[in-house]
Amino acid sequence: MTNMMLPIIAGKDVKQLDESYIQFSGISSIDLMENAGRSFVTWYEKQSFSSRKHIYVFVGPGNNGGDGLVIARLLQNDCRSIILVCMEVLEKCSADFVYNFHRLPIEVNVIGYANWTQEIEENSVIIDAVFGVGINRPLASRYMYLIQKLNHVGGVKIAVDIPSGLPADYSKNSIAFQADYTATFQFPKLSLLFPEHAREVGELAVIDIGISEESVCRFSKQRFFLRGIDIKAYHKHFHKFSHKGDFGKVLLIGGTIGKTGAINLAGYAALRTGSGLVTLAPQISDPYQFQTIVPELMIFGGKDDLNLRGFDSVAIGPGMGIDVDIDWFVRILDEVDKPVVLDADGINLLARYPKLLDYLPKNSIITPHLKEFERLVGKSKDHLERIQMASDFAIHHQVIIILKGAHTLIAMPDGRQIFNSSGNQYMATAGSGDVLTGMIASFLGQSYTPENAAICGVYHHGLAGEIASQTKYRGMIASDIINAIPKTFVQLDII
Ligand SMILES: NC(=O)C1=CN([C@@H]2O[C@H](COP(=O)(O)OP(=O)(O)OC[C@H]3O[C@@H](n4cnc5c(N)ncnc54)[C@H](O)[C@@H]3O)[C@@H](O)[C@H]2O)[C@H](O)CC1
Ligand SMILES: [K+]
Repeated sequence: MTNMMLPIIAGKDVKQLDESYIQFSGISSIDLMENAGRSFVTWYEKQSFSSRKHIYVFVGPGNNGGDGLVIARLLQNDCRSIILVCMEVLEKCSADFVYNFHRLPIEVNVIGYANWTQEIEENSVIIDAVFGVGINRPLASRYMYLIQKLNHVGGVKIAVDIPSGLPADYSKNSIAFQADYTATFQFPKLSLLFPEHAREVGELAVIDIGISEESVCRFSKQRFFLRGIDIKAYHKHFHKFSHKGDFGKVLLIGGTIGKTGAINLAGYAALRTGSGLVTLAPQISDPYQFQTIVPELMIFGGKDDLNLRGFDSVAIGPGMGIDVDIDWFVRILDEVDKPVVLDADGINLLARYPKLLDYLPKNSIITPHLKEFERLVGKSKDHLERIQMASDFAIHHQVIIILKGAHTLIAMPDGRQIFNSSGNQYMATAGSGDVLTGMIASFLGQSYTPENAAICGVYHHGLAGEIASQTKYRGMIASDIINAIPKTFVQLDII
């Protein structure tokens, strides 16, 4: 199943990937570079800035620079002025660079870096093809100077494969090109997904350059990138004879005084994700004072004992508060005979009483944001260390960790790390996490495996955010995300 997701390959293995694909397909390395450049240009021509007249292409000595040469050649036409700045003399450049250098049309204005004194035109496009995944030592001062200069001029900035200066697999330790767009080849390099590189990466586009799935899949069994085309395979399909029971009974525990909105949002999201019956168990002394925004939600009165086994899935935490009776919490975990979803104060309680982890059913799903993660698992120096800690925790406790943020990480108990591609910055709004909890609980209740519930919940949640923000932009709120959930099923052709 996981083979269907795009693997994320380590930067150091890209050369081997190219070589193995070249051997497997019989394609030449020159043709592969041509494919990369052509795919970039196809993407470029669809962008709003593609009509800009002045294009500056900066090329380094390796194959990233070679890609830049192909791009300069293919972008050249009567309406554009292309200025190509070469960072090194030909003797220092790769063979494929040299080959493509000689193919440049005379209309491309080629300048050696030492002779480049012009100012960059306003409203131009700057294409960074200085270094790709082959960067292997600290930047020399001339490269530092160039990158600093480019970071301070205007124009649309595009990084080819990876912003120059960024290492492919770990956090930057020096200055790097600050792109508005990064067009990366075949699969996202790991470091493009790190929050500390947001300023350098800009908007990320993953561009297929034709390397076969078989070749790519041979190189990574651990890290994957989750996209819309993957999702259908993780879904269950319902038919006209399906009844309310098939869509599951969901119980959501949380919502203390002043924080009842959280549990309401989670419940509403579960209904919109397809749950048959959703019950809220608010943690207030008189649950009948509890107000719900949605008439389809049921409220547990609190007088009778909760029969936890009567539910197909249980989520604990949204708006719950942490002043709860620990014995009660232990009893809940103990009685539930299936994986639960734990969010917000459910996670904070685990962090405060780590012994509770012993009671957590295997394959439970824990959904921390960065702060909650830090409380539960510990501090990290950067995102690479953080994702490793998430995996270690998931393996050790046999749980699924969903580390929320841009490119949410799903750390599986078998060590796989899945990075999400859907979502945007407008989702950083109150209640967004409660919506995710409700969605995952809903899929679990519909008898999805915990793994599939996590995958579908995370992807649909991000997509719902994208859809809602098309009309709400910065003003998007969590309820807008919920209202967009049904459209995610339409868009992904899931019935
Ligand atoms: N499968 C693919 O994704 C394809 C990718 N392509 C492109 O190739 C680059 C990787 O090319 P490579 O030649 O291995 O590396 P670079 O171009 O990044 O740079 C290597 C070059 O630079 C020198 N160097 C490294 N670090 C420094 C430094 N700090 N200062 C100065 N010089 C440095 C090094 O010695 C080499 O000379 C990949 O990113 C894609 O853009 C292929 O075109 C198609 C297949
Ligand atoms: K680059």
